[in-house]
Amino acid sequence: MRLVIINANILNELGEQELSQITIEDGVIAKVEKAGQLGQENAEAGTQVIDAGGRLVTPGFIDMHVHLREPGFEHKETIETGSRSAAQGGFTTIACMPNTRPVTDNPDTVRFVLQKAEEAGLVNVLPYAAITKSELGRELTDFAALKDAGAIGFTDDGVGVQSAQMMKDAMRQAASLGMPVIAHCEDNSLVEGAPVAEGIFARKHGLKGIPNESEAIHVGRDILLAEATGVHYHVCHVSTEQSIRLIRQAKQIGINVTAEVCPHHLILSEEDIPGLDANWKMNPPLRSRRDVEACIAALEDGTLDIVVTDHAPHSEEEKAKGMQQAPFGIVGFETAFPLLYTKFVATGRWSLAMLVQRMTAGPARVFGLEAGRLEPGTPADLTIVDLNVERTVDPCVFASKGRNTPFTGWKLKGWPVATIVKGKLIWNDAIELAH
Ligand SMILES: NC(=O)N[C@@H](CC(=O)O)C(=O)O
Ligand SMILES: [Zn+2]
Ligand SMILES: [Zn+2]
Repeated sequence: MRLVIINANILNELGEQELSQITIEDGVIAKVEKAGQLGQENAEAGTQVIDAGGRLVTPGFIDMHVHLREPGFEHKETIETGSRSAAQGGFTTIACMPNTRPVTDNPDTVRFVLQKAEEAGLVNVLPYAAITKSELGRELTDFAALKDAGAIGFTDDGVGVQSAQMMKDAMRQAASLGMPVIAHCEDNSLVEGAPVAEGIFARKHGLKGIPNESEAIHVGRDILLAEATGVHYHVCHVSTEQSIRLIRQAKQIGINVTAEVCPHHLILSEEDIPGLDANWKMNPPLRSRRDVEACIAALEDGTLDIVVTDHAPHSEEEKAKGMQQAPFGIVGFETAFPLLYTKFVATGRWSLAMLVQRMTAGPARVFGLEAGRLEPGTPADLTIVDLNVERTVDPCVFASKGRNTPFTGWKLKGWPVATIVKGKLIWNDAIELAH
């Protein structure tokens, strides 16, 4: 089976757009050639042709931090609806967190997630497994068995591992298996029921505030433990200037640490929260403008390696409980690229190549995935993006079951229009199919 994408603008080594033609055979990239006209050899019967119409074609986006909610919270999202939402956001590979019910702390649940993802037949789904049983922080899971079942790393995302000894044991074990530890960094003793960050908004509304140190204390502790154990330590959703300072220093002295940041922590500060609307409540919380600037600079200089969405769907009833009671989390797949393109690339602060790198080759390198590059011999996971079309964010058209976003009504440019996984067009919004 051959698929040819013509009139594809791809980013060359210089980061410039170059009109190209991509030939895919049996789900694998076979050729990437300059010029966009359909060659004679491809005109033969049996070749499917997609005319990208001069739109940008990138390696499929990779999101290494998402919540698919199945098993256990299917009213929030399922592996199928989450995969569809990912595809609609241009993502072709996603790594899902284990804070399901049951928690993905046993090989059967890892296999269940993989099975459901295969049945959905959409994006590549990579499951993480929990560090501790039920994410309670008391007893380590069976790392070797979880790895054998297909888990790609260990994390208790949703909560921080409170005990340093537990974290050190986890890192030792993960290191011996060549697996990464992915950490949600949060010291509970400093948080205690606060729904938003310390700052102007919390004071104005008489709410308890989450201090920056609650994150950075774990980052600092874990960097020392990573140094001692030699594990690959990856920091989840970094949101503070202090964490960044620690990660930057750790990288300088050669400790094996990597880190991610979410679009909302690059764009919104606590001062932007319009009122007591829980669609602005997420963990980590929106911090100060100073923290936002530190996150942007750190993604630019490589201290923060990659962008992830932390796609965290919740039902409308749950989010209607108000700022104090509602669960933390916002959806992210379907707005991630347009948000970052509009805010940072269209404004001239970042190159398009930088943004694409942080969402493709970057995550592939950090997690050792065979993805993220438009090279012959690699799986044909591709995203077609229309950089010119402008649309208003409308949660009603999300493929996700979650509608919980603070970006409703934002006018954004740079929308993904088609997603290809292993040579199969799994989502298409705008491309005319020729034969
Ligand atoms: N980020 C969030 O605000 N919520 C996540 C948990 C998490 O990522 O820590 C969730 O599972 O809802
Ligand atoms: Zn988390
Ligand atoms: Zn998360």
